[in-house]
Amino acid sequence: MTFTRMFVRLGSCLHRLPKRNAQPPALWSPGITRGPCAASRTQHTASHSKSCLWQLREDYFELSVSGLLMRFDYVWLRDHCRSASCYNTKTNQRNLDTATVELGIRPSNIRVDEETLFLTWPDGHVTRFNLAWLVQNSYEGQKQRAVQPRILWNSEIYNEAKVPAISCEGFMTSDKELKQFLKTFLLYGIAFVEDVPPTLEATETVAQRVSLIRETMYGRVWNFTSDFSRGDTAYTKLALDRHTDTSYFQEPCGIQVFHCLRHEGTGGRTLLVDGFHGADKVLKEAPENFELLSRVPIKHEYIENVGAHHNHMIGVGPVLNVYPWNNELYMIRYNNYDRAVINTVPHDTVQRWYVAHRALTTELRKPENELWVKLKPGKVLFIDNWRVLHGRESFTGLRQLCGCYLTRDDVLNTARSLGLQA
Ligand SMILES: C[N+](C)(C)CCCC[C@H](N)C(=O)O
Ligand SMILES: O=C(O)CCC(=O)C(=O)O
Ligand SMILES: [Fe+2]
Repeated sequence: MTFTRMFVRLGSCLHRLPKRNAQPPALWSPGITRGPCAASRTQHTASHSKSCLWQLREDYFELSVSGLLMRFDYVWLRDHCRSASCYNTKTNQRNLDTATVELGIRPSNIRVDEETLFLTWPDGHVTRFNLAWLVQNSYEGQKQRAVQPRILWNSEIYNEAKVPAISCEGFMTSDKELKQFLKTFLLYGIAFVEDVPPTLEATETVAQRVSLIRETMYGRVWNFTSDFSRGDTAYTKLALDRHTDTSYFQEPCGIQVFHCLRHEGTGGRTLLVDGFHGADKVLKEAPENFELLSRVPIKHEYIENVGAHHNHMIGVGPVLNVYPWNNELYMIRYNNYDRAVINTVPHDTVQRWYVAHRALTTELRKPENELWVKLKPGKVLFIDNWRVLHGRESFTGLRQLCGCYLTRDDVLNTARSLGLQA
């Protein structure tokens, strides 16, 4: 059995390690059980019933815990040392100057006991890793889990979920209620707070319970009506098809808050569509369409010259934004009104992009995916603008909508500080 194929049975044995290219058999100190791999694989630790196996490869350390096979580069292991001199546990910051680590570094000794991996480096420095920490922080571990657990919905799924209503009083005073609200928001990408006083000030207070407000060229907390005061169709009585806002920002606004303070007239219902549900259907039906939408950069643009307002915003990015390590969708940028000239891709890709975009649009327009709500004074709606599309029905009469955008980082920050995964 050669060194590189051999799994070492978990134990508190100390091994002397070779220099790069050294002869493998000399590695093993006497007394190590070198049974067949199959036998080693069934080894269980005493403290948790996990089986743990490891071996030193030429360029990386291989560790298998409870069936998860992980690979750690030696320079990574040195760089992530959590000893007092390498890492400040008070501030959670790295002390170690990574530039001083030799890129071809290898440990001179390795030992694994039931819970810990011990590495001794050539200069004598000792690094300890808790095995559970390695599982949690390995690439392979990350690849397997979603950054953000979600429930993808169509109108039936959402309505049947019977999401509990959160009242303003509880939301403002109890962290438990705020946590429940955020949990719902993270799962579905929309959440409501009820019984809010129908004022701009109360809306601002409710928004600030969750996050910092993201000021934009529309203002901090806005209150708009169909008065053509800005160069955008939002400021009319026209119907607006489903879209995400601020697609023309390099970082589109993370969350949108709406509170209808007044409507004396007809129509004006709000449309909500789970963009991730639609994208997931595209992925399942034609992965090449999903892939194209996640790869082709598309420009969105906002040009305004109305009264004193002069703005020119440009945002470039794919319609579907995915994490490269697990292909998880984290942002959809979908606004056909604000989509700019496509001049970032060659003509043969353009045709395929339109096909893919049509497939997504068809999915997003299916009536069963539409959730229609009539916003009333007192009911504040939070929308995850990176996931859920909104639109509106045309309307008559005076309609006043107030709200704001929130900084996404701060919403997630609040959620994490309450113990939620975000
Ligand atoms: C919400 N508020 C009325 C302030 C702005 C509306 C922005 C509308 C723009 N077409 C977009 O989709 O980004
Ligand atoms: O008027 C509405 O209900 C929403 C308009 C809109 O899309 C927006 O303000 O972003
Ligand atoms: Fe909008």
